[in-house]
Amino acid sequence: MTEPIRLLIAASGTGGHLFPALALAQQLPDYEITWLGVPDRLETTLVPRQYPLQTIPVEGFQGRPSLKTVKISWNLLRSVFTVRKLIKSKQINAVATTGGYIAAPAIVAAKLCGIPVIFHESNFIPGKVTTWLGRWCDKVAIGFRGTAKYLPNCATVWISTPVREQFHQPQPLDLSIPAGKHLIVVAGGSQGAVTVNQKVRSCVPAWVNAGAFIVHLTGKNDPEAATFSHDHYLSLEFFDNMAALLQRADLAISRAGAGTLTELAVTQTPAILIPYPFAAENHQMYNAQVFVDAGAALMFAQKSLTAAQLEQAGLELLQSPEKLTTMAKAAGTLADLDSAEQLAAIVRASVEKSR
Ligand SMILES: CC(=O)N[C@H]1[C@@H](OP(=O)(O)OP(=O)(O)OC[C@H]2O[C@@H](n3ccc(=O)[nH]c3=O)[C@H](O)[C@@H]2O)O[C@H](CO)[C@@H](O)[C@@H]1O
Repeated sequence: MTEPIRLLIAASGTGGHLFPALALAQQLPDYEITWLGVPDRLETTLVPRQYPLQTIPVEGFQGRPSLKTVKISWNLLRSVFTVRKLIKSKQINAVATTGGYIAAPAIVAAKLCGIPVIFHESNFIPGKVTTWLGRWCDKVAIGFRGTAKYLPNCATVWISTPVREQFHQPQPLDLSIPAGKHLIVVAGGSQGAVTVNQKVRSCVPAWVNAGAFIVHLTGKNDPEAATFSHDHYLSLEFFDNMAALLQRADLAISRAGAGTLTELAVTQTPAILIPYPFAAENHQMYNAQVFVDAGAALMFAQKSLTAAQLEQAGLELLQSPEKLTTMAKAAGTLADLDSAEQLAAIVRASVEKSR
């Protein structure tokens, strides 16, 4: 019997990092996958049981150098050796990562062990780890076509960003939204966006008066979410079947995380984007700009956006079906539905080459 190929997937923290990695894993059913994550992050609930989860205590550098920086550096260094031991003991053949700080020890350990590493960078402006360590990876697959110019020494290839399998088929939406009514979906990324939520709640009466239904994904950290209710308005902390929701939506009000943006492109959903202003290197603004340049979205900066402006922008779009159709078509040009298959093919090719 031939030995199975063993892949270590290093993906941690947010839906934006985990869902593309899960989509990759789904494309490799014949591989034996081990997941590398962090003890207290989303992977502990999102990564299904069939992938054993190994955790290491890494975290990112924040703010000015301090005593904490020393502790973080020490943990990172120790993690390299922990991951190296894991690779050896589990006889891992390759590492795939979707970036973030978990990627650093995974890449270094893989190089020390002489096995291939495949990186997927979903943001337009690559993260620090991609910029520093991408050149050590066998391939850096990118989510936005324009990202290659920021990674001149890396073997980049554009594949868009993998989305969950449900996005490949029309999905029934298990919420009572009447046919023929406009649906606005509000999404603040995998954690929700309290500031966006507050503005949206003030717009709800006007949008509902204009005939729309609203599904508002608030995240778990919004203390006011439970206190607001309105006809034709449904508020949920988190919704699993994002594919069904976005396939049905006529308009999204959203942060500009790479994961959600790709899903908006795949489902051809026009959007009003409000980038998270504190994202590293302001990367959500750059992600959003690609959608604005393509004519797929409007963008507003959170700092200057008033609830009245947001209300008006929503109303204008609801009342311009041709504009919504043009934006939807433009969104469709920005993603590739085969992204997960392409990433899996890259992993398979790198493993083959290394044997
Ligand atoms: C605050 C922050 O820095 N966020 C970053 C984080 O993404 P973050 O996870 O915040 O946001 P993304 O938009 O990338 O991904 C969110 C994911 O969660 C899913 N979802 C969300 C709500 C819900 O109710 N149900 C559900 O399934 C979405 O469908 C999507 O797949 O990593 C992304 C990829 O590196 C970056 O682009 C984002 O900037």
